Amino acid sequence: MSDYYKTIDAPAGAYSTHSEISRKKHAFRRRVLDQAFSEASLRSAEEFVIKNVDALCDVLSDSNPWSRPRKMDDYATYFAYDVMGDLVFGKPFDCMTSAEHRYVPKLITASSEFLYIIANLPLQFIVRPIICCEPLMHWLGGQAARDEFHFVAYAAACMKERIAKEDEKVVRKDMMHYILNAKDPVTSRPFSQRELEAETSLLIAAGADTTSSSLAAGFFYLTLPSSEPILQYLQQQLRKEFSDVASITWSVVKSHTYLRAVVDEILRFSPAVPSELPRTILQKPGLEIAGEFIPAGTTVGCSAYVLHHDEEAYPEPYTFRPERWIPQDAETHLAEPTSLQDPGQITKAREAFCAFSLGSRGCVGKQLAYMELCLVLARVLWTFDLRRSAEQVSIRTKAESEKKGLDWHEDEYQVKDVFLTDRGGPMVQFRRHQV
Ligand code: HEM
Repeated sequence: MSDYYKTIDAPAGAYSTHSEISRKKHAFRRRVLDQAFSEASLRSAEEFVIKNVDALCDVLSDSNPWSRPRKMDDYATYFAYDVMGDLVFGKPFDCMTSAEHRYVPKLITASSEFLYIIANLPLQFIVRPIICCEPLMHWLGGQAARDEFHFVAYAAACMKERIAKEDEKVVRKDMMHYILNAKDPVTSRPFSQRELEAETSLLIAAGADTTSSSLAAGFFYLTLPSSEPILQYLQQQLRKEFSDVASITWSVVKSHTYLRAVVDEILRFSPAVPSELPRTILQKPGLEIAGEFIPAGTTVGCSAYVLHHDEEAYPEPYTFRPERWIPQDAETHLAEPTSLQDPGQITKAREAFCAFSLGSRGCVGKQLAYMELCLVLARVLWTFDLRRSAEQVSIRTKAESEKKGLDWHEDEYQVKDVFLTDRGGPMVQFRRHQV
């Protein structure tokens, strides 16, 4: 882990699992989170994910046959944020139906952008003490710094409220239950107040922003004109396999070959954490990477976005093609089975896939993310017909991209890399499917 991580939680005043650089301390934190994301916890999380998917379906529909255009980056954000409220704090945020907490996801994006820039500045040891100083940063850092401190304060308030509930002996073991009851194996002390706050900020941001970015990208790719056969095929399969929406559960959809291929293709094309994850080489005198000797002390990293668009692993990388994840011998009933992959190509694709990163620092919420994405897509696509609205919004236009010298791919969901992503749209209309 590079010193970059020391900076990203500096305003919270303590490291979280994500920013803890010490291997030993991270291993302890990670064991605590692993409990919160165990198979049993995931099973009990499903009812809350489904409750929120149902709420999403309710807000997407309209009295008219076709709904008003829905701005899907917003709805995806409300959904993912509400799930995190239920799972982390045992408290519904109700963003889908009420505006009260809707400002918070915006603070997360602003804070992420602010810290992404700050943490990449040289002379971090000078920068870090400055960004911890709230009054100074209010004046020096402008709105972005104020948003960061606002978010830290919000997370602290959620945590305070949750601690009070722990005293009331709540029955359900939400994620905070494991964190509040953990004790450091060396010092036997529980998490400090600051550590609890840093962990809270992490869980809200890491859990909500990533899933919602992937979901919004999913609605973009599935409503591309060129994706019509993909959408049709997936909807036909889902409607054939499930006689009602209630029977669409995680235990069934988790092994749905085509749905999983669609989700993996969304995560490949538009990874929710697109940037390089900086790592400092500790091994002395250094390491050979891709045939080049890199000395110890150097910070290296490779962006998931770049790997996911490597033509060798993913031919035609700017084409949305779920079939690239399905082996030729799979039992699917695709119209064009020839577009399925040979096993060698699939191995290459899987090896290069790193949307959740890899190893001991890889995403602890990966299974939860797959559960959320599969259940939302399956239930929404089963319930509704959908189409792109004529009017679209996006974070940037073709002209703006060209002006900045950025590559432009017509069928790509536009995001801005802020370590997480900033994004806009797509605008989609929904109509309840009539049997
Ligand atoms: C599509 C959804 C998701 C994607 C693409 C994703 C991606 C990632 C990536 C790339 C990392 C490594 C970051 C780094 O090394 O700097 C990470 C870490 C992490 N993610 Fe996720 N994530 C997703 C969903 C979730 C969810 C739903 C949660 C639940 C709260 C979550 C919690 C975490 C945590 C706590 C870490 C830090 C783990 C550690 O350092 O040990 N993520 N995620």
